[in-house]
Amino acid sequence: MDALQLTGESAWALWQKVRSEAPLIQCITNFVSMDFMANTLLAAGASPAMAHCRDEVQDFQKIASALLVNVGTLSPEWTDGMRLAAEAAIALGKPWVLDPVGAGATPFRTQTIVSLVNLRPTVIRGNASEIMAVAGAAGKTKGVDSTAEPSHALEYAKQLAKDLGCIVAISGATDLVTDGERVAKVSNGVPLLTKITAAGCSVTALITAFVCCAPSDPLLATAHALAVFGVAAEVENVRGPASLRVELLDNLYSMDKATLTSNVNLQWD
Ligand SMILES: Nc1ncnc2c1ncn2[C@@H]1O[C@H](COP(=O)(O)OP(=O)(O)O)[C@@H](O)[C@H]1O
Ligand SMILES: Cc1ncsc1CCOP(=O)(O)O
Ligand SMILES: [Mg+2]
Repeated sequence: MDALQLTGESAWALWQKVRSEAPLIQCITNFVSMDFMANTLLAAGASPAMAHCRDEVQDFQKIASALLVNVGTLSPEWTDGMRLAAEAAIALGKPWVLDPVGAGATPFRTQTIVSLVNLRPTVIRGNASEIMAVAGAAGKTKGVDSTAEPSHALEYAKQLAKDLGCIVAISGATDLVTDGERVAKVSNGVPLLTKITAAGCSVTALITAFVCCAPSDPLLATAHALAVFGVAAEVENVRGPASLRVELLDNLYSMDKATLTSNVNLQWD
């Protein structure tokens, strides 16, 4: 595969690599998202396994290609597993991606997320409120939903990315992905995605699969995963969230190159 670029052609090439390699993604995720996340990864061509028990996370990471950590339904026992799994991924040189669900909602959640962030994920993807909370900004999150726009969180995301040497992605109407210097904009998707629970969780898992297949360019791999997920959600005349959920999975399974490349909306900021 050629070096990635911020184009639909490049997004397609990387997606084909995901489909042909079918990387095993170890997911430590919340109860709400498990089904939709696993189905998203399967439909897109990756191989999901939900494995969170602290007694097996390290061994599991040995056989996986990457790790996704999502803090949506936290408990103290799970936080041990998250930390051990992240440390194993780091020791094994595998990418790991953090979804800081509900950062800022409660002190327990925020503190747990900060301790995971300090382990330096390859990518952090959250909505605008979550990214601001992770960066220590005073702001409000409405549980797991955002009360801010990605543009409000951009400077915080850039600082976070610089401080940690990682990629930070802020999702919303236009997703912003930064390494602290460059900012890629992804203007795909539909507002109805905010009415499907675990849409954000699932796109973070897809990011993990894409980064796993392009470890030397996590910024572009993240933007490409967001674009693919967004285009798959651009369904006309959909009845509502339940139908969109089904159509999205079918599109991830069957989308062709022409559909992807003619619909992606990727730009440098
Ligand atoms: N207003 C919108 N228009 C188009 N796509 C959106 C919109 N809001 C969110 N999305 C998309 O929905 C997915 C989930 O993002 P978001 O709702 O921000 O995450 P979360 O569910 O974690 O809060 C992302 O792919 C994002 O691009
Ligand atoms: C509703 C809910 N509560 C705890 S985790 C979760 C799912 C959140 O999913 P997303 O962040 O993708 O909307
Ligand atoms: Mg979320």
